Amino acid sequence: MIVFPNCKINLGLNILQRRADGFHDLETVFYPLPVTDALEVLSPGQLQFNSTGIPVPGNAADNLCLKAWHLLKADFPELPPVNIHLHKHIPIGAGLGGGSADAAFMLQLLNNKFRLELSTAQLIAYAAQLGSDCAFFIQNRTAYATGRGEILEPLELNLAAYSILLVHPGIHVNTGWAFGQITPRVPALSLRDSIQHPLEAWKDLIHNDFEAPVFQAHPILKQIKEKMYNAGALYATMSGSGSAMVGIFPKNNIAGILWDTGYRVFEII
Ligand SMILES: C[C@](O)(CO)[C@H](O)COP(=O)(O)OP(=O)(O)OC[C@H]1O[C@@H](n2ccc(N)nc2=O)[C@H](O)[C@@H]1O
Ligand SMILES: Nc1ncnc2c1ncn2[C@@H]1O[C@H](COP(=O)(O)OP(=O)(O)OP(=O)(O)O)[C@@H](O)[C@H]1O
Repeated sequence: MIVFPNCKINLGLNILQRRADGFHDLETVFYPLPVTDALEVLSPGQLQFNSTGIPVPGNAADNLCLKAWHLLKADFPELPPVNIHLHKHIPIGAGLGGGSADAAFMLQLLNNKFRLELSTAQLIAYAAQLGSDCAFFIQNRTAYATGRGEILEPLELNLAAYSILLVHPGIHVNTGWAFGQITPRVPALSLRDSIQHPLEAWKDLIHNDFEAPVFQAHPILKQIKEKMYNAGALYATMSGSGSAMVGIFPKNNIAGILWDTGYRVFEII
């Protein structure tokens, strides 16, 4: 069985308060985009994991795909060992939630393949144990998120009338470090309200709290954002804790921007 975990972008990200458990309450809008990994699971087999494409940092044993299998195995002893192959295409440490998507798709794949009969709510609860971003990928539809990012309300927002540009300059931002740079604060205008304004107004209304510290550490990211606005973007932002930058342009109006050849650039037109 093969599935194609996709990435997400954050439209707005307000870090509201630090919690007793060390995490932060936040509000954000998750929007899914069709830049994908490929995840194949074969059985029967020995429990095995290998990956191709972009190298994943860390030990294979810590890969979120394996963690998803172990999480379900603890509650479903009959779950057989599987042979997992991940082809990594979504940039890593980019704020695109690629690892979280792999984990959530793995849970769903195992649920379907082995008929575990888990409900959506149960899958969301398992996903939230694997990462704050993971729960979103179970339903994988545009949502206003609160809590750690796992409390999701569906949001009617469709950007199909625009073209979206993703630029990843290859900088890996550690999410835990990024949260540590923030002084949390509740904004005067909730993202729940500001996201309802026309996209043309977002530039002045919708912010990502991670931009200030991450731009300070990596000034090139601010330049990418300015370059997007100079090229006609209606809205430009960093996604999550970075370093992927997002530009939303009038339909079919992305072409002609020149980027460093080392950057990875995705156009969703
Ligand atoms: C920045 C975002 O991508 C925005 O969508 C997410 O909040 C990050 O979600 P994620 O990568 O799934 O993060 P996790 O793997 O759960 O946590 C990584 C680290 O980020 C910090 N963290 C994460 C989420 C959160 N709401 N508060 C936090 O303080 C914690 O230090 C945690 O140890
Ligand atoms: N399948 C996986 N794909 C990518 N990273 C993984 C995976 N499994 C574990 N990881 C670990 O997670 C770290 C970052 O993952 P990910 O790509 O989801 O971060 P991100 O792009 O910053 O996303 P987020 O928005 O969730 O912070 C990597 O450094 C890696 O060590």
